[in-house]
Amino acid sequence: MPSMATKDGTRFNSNHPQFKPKVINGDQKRQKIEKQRRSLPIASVEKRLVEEVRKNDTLIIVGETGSGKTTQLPQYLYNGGFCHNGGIIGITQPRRVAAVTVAKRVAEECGVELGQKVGYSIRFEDKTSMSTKIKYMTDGLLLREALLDPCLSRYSVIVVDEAHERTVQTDVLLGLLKAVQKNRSQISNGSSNIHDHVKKSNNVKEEHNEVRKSNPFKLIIMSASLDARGFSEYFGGAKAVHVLGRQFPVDILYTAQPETDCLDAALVTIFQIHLEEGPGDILVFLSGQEEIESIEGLVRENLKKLPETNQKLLIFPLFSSLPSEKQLKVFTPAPVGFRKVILATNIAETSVTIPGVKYVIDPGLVKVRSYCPDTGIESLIVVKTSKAQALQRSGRAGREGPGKCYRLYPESRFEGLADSTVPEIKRCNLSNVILQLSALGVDDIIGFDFMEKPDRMAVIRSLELLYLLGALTDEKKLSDPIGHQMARLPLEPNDSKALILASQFDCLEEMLIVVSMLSVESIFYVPRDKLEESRTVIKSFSSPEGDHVTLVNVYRASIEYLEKNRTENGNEKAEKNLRKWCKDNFINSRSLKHARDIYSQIRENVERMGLKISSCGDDMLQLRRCLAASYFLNAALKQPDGTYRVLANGQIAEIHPTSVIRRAKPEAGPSMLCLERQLELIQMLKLMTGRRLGINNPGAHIIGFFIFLSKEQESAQIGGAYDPLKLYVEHVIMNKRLVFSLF
Ligand SMILES: Nc1ncnc2c1ncn2[C@@H]1O[C@H](COP(=O)(O)OP(=O)(O)OP(=O)(O)O)[C@@H](O)[C@H]1O
Repeated sequence: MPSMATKDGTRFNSNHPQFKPKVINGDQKRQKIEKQRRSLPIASVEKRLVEEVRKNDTLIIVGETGSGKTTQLPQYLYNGGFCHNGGIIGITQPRRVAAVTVAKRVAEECGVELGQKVGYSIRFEDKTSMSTKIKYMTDGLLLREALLDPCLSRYSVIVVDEAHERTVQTDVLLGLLKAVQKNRSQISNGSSNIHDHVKKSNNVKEEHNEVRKSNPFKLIIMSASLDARGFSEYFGGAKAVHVLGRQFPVDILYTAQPETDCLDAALVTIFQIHLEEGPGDILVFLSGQEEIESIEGLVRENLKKLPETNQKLLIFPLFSSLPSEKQLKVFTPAPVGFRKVILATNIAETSVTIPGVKYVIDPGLVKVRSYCPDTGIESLIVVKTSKAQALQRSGRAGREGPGKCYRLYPESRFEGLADSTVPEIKRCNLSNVILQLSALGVDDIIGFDFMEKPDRMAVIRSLELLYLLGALTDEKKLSDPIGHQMARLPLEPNDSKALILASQFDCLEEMLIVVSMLSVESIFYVPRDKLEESRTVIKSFSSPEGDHVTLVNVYRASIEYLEKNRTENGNEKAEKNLRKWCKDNFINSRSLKHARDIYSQIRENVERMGLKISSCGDDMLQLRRCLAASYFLNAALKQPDGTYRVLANGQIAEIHPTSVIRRAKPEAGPSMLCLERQLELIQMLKLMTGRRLGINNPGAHIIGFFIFLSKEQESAQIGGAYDPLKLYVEHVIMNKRLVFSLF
């Protein structure tokens, strides 16, 4: 908890008696929860809903935000006997934070320990046990489970919650669930042969098969803002039911005129609410970490200017790369007399209830993935939200009492918004999806029963990448072992390939570091007022071998520091000292901590797969070669005018200004043909470029990877008011395009 300063300057924290939250005993709490449950709109239709699920194998449920769908329906089904044969009720969420917090709430409502009857499972974190009957999970997690058990035989019911979000995982899952349902009903009728096949290939426990035989598979699609007709058509005319009514009203307020500066408008609104409105926490939707951190700073600055009595505002950031324990802090109530302001990305948009939130500020923007099949570049762009998203956001207020939502745009703009968001499958790189579907035995991706077909060119490009990475055979089947191994790793295909290669070339230890460091937002933190100083310090980690090796240096230095400190001072103090060390070295400690967590998680994965983990010490040649062999599509050729041309697509590229290679200004080195792996690389490039661009120069000097600068980024850079590496990460999702030298 942050500490607060009193007028006389004494510092005390929230443990001070004055700031203790009101304590209520267990019985009171249970009674309060029971009363609250009974008052939810969904409670009045409990019996009817259970009946509808009994009668229909697929059911679509649409109900207002906060009506009780996510927390109550699974409990109704449990009480209605849907787990009697040992089956589990699985509920998928598009986001981790929702899966975790809703599971906690439902465990509390059921009066059980989390992980027993009610649990959750998200990537790298499983809080379930043999006795779990109600299981919340991310949609991606259920997809992974389907790899091991294609009939999802443990489940008697699957609820796909927040289906309106149409994440790529949701769409794949919908297609898969449709097939699972068909197979399971054939099994119950004794007319499918998938049962034996699954049993043989996946060692599915006999008891699960029993469950599958005796339990029909129920599928429920749920949301507050669903195009029920579209879903019903996709599921062969499935029945849709509407749960009417909401618990508390939410007042929607619009601005009179469009806002030119949304950040400023959000800031003004935060203070307007804080100073003029009654008690209640504020939830602000922002587009990303950078925006959140910048507004966090501005709120702090402005708060200091207020009289002491008005300074009781606690700020909580909430974005996906924040460590889980920090994310969950948002859900603890503010001490009495204080107001919380939560600065969140759209991870707080659906399913979550943040206790205390009464006011929502919605600038109406969201950052989404966008993919260009021609260049193969996937980027993050900021776009207007859809009506469905605006509805979800306002739904975060009014969960414990009446609320208010401040939309920072005029009502006329709301009317013009698209009803729903373009499905992610239409605007993302599909390699991972294809890999997962191939692992499930779906070879004909174009013919797969998607609710909406992805762009044909995007499918072809992704197939091409997987083929070139050696994950697919000529018959478009997963290759053995590479393709199967890649499908088991919860990473982008290039990263998975880099790890697999690194295990063969004795540098997996370092590749684990590279992949983890690339998975987080900018590692370096360059304050505007300390530009020169930070550059000098950061330079001490730089390697002429490139940015990837530089990241290895940072990671190794931090671990060395931490371990030395741990021996001397114990774990807690060592972690604290490490944060100071990060600050002194202009390293973003949040990002580094996140990278360490990812490192441990991926390490566990590769260990389980039996990959050999060894270190190459200080000789990074093999590491660079393995990177080249996995990222060869990013290879570019230096042009006589000094620019670079990406061989795979002819795009003109530039080395990012923060790259160590840019500073080292490498010249083209000797031919690479003498090296075995690099010969392979040249062959691959020839295959690509010879075909597409007519380049066929065996003596080509190839420099590793490039960070692409778009025109806007270049001009922003001339303005000089940003950390280019950060900007790059924000704008180009493929944060793998750091540069390394092959020479
Ligand atoms: N963690 C929590 N703490 C306090 N109250 C909660 C919590 N989670 C849920 N609730 C209460 O239960 C109500 C129903 O929540 P639930 O998530 O089931 O609604 P929903 O219909 O699924 O909404 P949405 O469509 O927004 O996800 C909330 O409005 C809130 O009053």
